[in-house]
Amino acid sequence: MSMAKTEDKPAQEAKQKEEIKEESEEEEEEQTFEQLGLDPRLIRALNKKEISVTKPTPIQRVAIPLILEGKDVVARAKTGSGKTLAYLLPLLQKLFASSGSSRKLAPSAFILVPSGELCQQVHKEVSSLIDSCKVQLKAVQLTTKMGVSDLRTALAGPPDVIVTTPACVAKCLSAGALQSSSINDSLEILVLDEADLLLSFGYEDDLKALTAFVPRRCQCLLMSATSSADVDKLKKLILHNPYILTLPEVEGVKDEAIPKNVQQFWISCSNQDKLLHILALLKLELVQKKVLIFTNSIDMSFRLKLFLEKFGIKSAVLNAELPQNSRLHILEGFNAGLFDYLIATDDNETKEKEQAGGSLAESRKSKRHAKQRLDSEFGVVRGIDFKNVHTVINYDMPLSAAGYVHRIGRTGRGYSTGASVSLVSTDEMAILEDIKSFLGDDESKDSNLIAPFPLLTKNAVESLRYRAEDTAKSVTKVAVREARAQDLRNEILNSEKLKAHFKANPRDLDLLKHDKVLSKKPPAPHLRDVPDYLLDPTTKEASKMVKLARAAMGNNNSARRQGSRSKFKRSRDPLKSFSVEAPRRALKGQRDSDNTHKHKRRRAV
Ligand SMILES: Nc1ncnc2c1ncn2[C@@H]1O[C@H](COP(=O)(O)OP(=O)(O)OP(=O)(O)O)[C@@H](O)[C@H]1O
Repeated sequence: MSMAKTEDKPAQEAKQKEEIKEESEEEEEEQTFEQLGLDPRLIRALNKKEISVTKPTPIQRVAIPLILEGKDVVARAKTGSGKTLAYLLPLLQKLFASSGSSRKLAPSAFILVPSGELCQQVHKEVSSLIDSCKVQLKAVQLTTKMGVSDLRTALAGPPDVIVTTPACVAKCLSAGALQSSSINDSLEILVLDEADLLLSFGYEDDLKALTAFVPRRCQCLLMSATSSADVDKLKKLILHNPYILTLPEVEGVKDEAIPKNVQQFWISCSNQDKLLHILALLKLELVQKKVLIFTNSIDMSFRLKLFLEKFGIKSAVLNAELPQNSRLHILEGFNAGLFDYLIATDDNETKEKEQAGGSLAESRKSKRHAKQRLDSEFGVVRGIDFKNVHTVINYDMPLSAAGYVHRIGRTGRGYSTGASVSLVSTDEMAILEDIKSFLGDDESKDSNLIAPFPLLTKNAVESLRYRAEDTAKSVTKVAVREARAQDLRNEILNSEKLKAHFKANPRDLDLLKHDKVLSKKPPAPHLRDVPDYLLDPTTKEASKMVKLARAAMGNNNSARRQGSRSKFKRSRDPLKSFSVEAPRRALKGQRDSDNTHKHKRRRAV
């Protein structure tokens, strides 16, 4: 008995420690925005958001007070953890205090992001906070696509905040739209968002040109999802205030690269069998919608789109080749729930492949083909706040662990849940191992972070093999090339019309479908509907489970989609009519369903 007691003592102490830790974690979790010292106007604005924000995330709990105190901050926190509000809220609060104090010749705050998409996303967020707070502040977004006279007009005043890319600041400086001396006099806060990408997107020279004019008193904030040599380089380049804090290392804040609310799976299959496996996942409904699928080449994305179409599965593609208006519009349509499957080609992955002397002839060819057209400021994945993506599928594995983290981070955003499924061929096993060790996955210690996908049986795969292989043969290289050219032509035409439309109706959120069928023939009925006799009982059960989980989450996309579509039908197509519709209506369906996503429960898949 006493033996047992002595043996129990360390265990009891450990338990007590664990309880104390849990209590203090709970207390931290209970912390409110008021306790962080946030202005009541901002708190009210957060409550009024489409998805009301009531409780700070861990990164916000630590970053907001530090930024309010005027410290330089380097914040590294996982994707989807709320880094944008972590810097925007205190930044605005500081501008509330200083606005109107003296006549400025340049903006007080610069927010630098790596891509046009992010520029729009952050600008939307900051403008909506300013509107809700009813304060006399102005934020503008500047992109390199704007002409010099438009840049001058946007900078007249000057606005209090600019959201832009480093290349655009350089353009403004060289065109005289911004004066270096004015920046030196006026700049109070400089934010480098997605700092880990700014250098890899080739902005080093532009940043160096700007840093020469950043005054020493300026508060600098670096936000990033992954740590890298580039972030260290930027730290040295920009931060001059000695208070530099890397948040995960202070106050015991735990941080993993991938949020806990995302379940990660993988499936081993040969390259030839990837089409078959993705068909099984989608057609047998073994993953929850909405689904974001990643490929490493644009040709592959079209091959996949055409292949899925033959089975009656419609999807949209998103890549750097498309005009910016179309890309923004595709993102809006997907976020609003107008289609369930988006196939994205992450340009950074193809860039990395090229640098690494990638062996795939296909990639080299498509790269040569697209070289002049790819938009250098495009970031399809990194930092973009995709809404309600429940599943991310890596059709092709990313080429680096950081790429994996950014891709998977498009699901499980904020407090919502998500899952990822990676299709891994033998050639890609090494990268899977790299990713696992980067994430600290250790099967021997039972920390199986990326687990084998449990719901897809061999029988289910084999039942579709004949159809899939036969259909895959019909998606020829010529068909892929034609579909890609046709899509690009359509989108260029759309883009011009959309540009005119949105210029006339900047708040009009009327949406288009981007999941148009590209193949000329409709899907054959025997491919569109999976006959019941092909399905084994395990697969039927799995599919039922996924549907139940979706229903429990209130994520009934078809209902939501129908809502959006019927509204869409009623409102006129901006490509045809350019009418102004009530701006918020199209998004109501999404808002309702977004509200159902604010729970933390983990799901089966
Ligand atoms: N305190 C909060 N409570 C609930 N949702 C939040 C909160 N803060 C932010 N969000 C939501 O979480 C989502 C992700 O936030 P955000 O885009 O800032 O993530 P991030 O950390 O910048 O991710 P990434 O590194 O991928 O860019 C957004 O939709 C945002 O509105």
